[in-house]
Amino acid sequence: MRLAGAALNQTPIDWENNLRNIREAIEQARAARVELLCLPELCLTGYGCEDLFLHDWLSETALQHLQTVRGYCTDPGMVVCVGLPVRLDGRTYNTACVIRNQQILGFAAKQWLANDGVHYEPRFFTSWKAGNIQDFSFGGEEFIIGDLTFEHQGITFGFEICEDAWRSAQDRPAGRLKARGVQLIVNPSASHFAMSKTDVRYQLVLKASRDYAVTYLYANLLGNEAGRITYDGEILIARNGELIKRNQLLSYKDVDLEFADVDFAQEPPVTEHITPLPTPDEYRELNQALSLALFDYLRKARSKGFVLSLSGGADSCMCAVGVAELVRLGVAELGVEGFMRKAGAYSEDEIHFARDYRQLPGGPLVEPRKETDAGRVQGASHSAEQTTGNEQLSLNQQLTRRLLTCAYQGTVNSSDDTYLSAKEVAESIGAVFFSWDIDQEVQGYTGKIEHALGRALSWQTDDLTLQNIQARVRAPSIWMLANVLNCLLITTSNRSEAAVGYCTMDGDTAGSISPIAGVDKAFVKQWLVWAETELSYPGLHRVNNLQPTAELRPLEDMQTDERDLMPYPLLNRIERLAFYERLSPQQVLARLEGELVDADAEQLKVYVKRFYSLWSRNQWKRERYAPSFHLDDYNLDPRSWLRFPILSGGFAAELAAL
Ligand SMILES: Nc1ncnc2c1ncn2[C@@H]1O[C@H](COP(=O)(O)OP(=O)(O)OC[C@H]2O[C@@H]([n+]3cccc(C(=O)O)c3)[C@H](O)[C@@H]2O)[C@@H](O)[C@H]1O
Ligand SMILES: Nc1ncnc2c1ncn2[C@@H]1O[C@H](COP(=O)(O)OP(=O)(O)OP(=O)(O)O)[C@@H](O)[C@H]1O
Ligand SMILES: NC(=O)CC[C@H](N)C(=O)O
Repeated sequence: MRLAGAALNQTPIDWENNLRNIREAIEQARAARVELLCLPELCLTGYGCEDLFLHDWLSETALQHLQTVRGYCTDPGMVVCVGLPVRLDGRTYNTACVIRNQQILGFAAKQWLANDGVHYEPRFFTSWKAGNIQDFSFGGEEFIIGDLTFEHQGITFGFEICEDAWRSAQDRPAGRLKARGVQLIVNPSASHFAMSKTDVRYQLVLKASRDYAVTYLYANLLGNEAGRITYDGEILIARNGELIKRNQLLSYKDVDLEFADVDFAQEPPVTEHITPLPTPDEYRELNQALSLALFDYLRKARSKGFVLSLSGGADSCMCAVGVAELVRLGVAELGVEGFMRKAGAYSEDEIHFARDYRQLPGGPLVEPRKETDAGRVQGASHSAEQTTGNEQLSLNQQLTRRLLTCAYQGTVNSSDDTYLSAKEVAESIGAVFFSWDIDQEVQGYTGKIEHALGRALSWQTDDLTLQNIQARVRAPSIWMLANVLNCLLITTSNRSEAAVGYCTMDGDTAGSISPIAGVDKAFVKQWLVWAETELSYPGLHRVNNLQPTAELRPLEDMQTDERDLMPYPLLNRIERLAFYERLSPQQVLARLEGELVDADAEQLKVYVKRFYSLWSRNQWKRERYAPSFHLDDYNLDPRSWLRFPILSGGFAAELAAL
């Protein structure tokens, strides 16, 4: 039997898009003579409809659209499994509908709901009780829903819907399905991307196929579906412990269909040893997920591009490279025209220029503006503009130039190093680069407050105030640029900063999308070193030799993040122990003492106390970050992975006891 899975890039309640992708997958499957096609979990509505799943009209509309999908399934030789919610008696069930030759054979319902990390399914859905089957009617027809098995061309199959497969052997449906004679388990999934997670999923599918001696067909959603979570579009087909098919992850396509043949007449031996996947390359995985997430966000928000306050430091440079990679990977997979059309951010004229460019290599897509200033003007009251001025921009650089506008916003505390780093990164990727200074605005606000208070502000008495005003003064102009260009403003916070609130609210946190807020600072720095050589961005050379610094205090103060806080690897370790492993402050300290035998015990205690008090004090800031992407196996976003009280005792007793 020819089995296929299709990863689909869906959007909540975008019926037109979702139906188009479902139809495309079915047509591709038909053309490939597929006999059983698995589409991802809840692909008809989108997985991320949130509380809409509690609305009667949503599942009614989904059932109406299912009639359209039924119309696509005209082939008696092909079964199609499509995911949608079904609401009965005020309860919503997460189902996979099985269709053959326009006939609905039944709705298999999910038995175990995902309720960890980024998943909150029990809020929306009711789990289906194993063994139960029920009738229901819709549109004058009778259907069956529940713990069903199906038969196609003599092969019996049943379902595990995503989380069903992540439960223990006693709980998950697989064992009961096997006892009912099932030869094939189909798993439609909405399994969020996290670095290295493919390995976990691979093991899960391969082991299930071995332990239950079945064929296992798995299909995941694809892309940044609803803003925060990205799906990698993984398709896996395995039999008796052997992998038959695995696809390239994180495609830019709307539909990624993979198929393979399984001869059910033969019964190959069950393989005890599961061949491991090569260790996933997390730098590359992150690159693909970040850039696809940005691409989908851009087009689904119907925006024209991104604006970025580019400091030349690690975080903002990583965000800039993320946009350049969005172009590089998108063009590589979709072709120039396909990429430009799908992005939705380019005009017809630009698409025409791009076509000509391919015939006339070296011709500029966008007329480069003249360079107006040879360098940054320290302390100058006027704004100075820098552009690349390079007429030999590659096509990808020119496409990036249309999507990304950056500005360096210097003060007297900024260094030439960061200015040059920002300029070199922007130029190397082709982004538009402006530079102006903000001292006048800083002085304007400071003067007003000094006048109102009747005293001068000084670094001795007003350190944080004088730091924060600089970060805040950068916000209005960069927002203005985002407004005028109809672009999304990227804010560059990383997870380590978010843990301790090392950011100025309404200053460097200003923005509408926060792509790297789920990634820790140590990883950001390592990733940039990798990207300089592996992705060939020589423009990153300077930033890779800089110490992370906010540059908010006078230069002679030699401010660095790690002097203000603590070494980043230690900060990340404390954060992970405290909020991933969920240890108490006492346990965290004990673990650190065990791991870092040469460290000064008193200093470790100071760092642990600092971490917890900054953590507690700054929950309100984490509540206010712009929407961020989930990329690592956990994040600190209170709207996705981690909830914590805004006001709390701040671990006072626990820290005092250390
Ligand atoms: N529980 C609570 N709920 C609501 N609001 C609360 C609050 N606790 C304090 N606040 C408010 O928070 C205000 C303080 O917050 P905020 O003004 O943001 O600033 P704050 O946290 O005092 O200081 C910002 C820190 O971030 C660092 N920083 C800033 C900018 C960039 C970078 C960089 O790495 O580039 C680093 C800077 O060095 C400093 O250590 C207080 O004035 C108070 O109004
Ligand atoms: N001189 C500057 N010009 C433009 N934007 C700036 C400047 N200084 C800070 N910013 C903005 O504030 C953000 C926060 O600064 P932060 O120091 O945390 O990050 P970074 O400078 O990118 O990296 P690093 O911490 O490694 O120096 C920057 O990413 C940038 O968006
Ligand atoms: N949609 C789901 O049921 C997802 C749950 C599963 N634990 C995963 O992360 O892949």
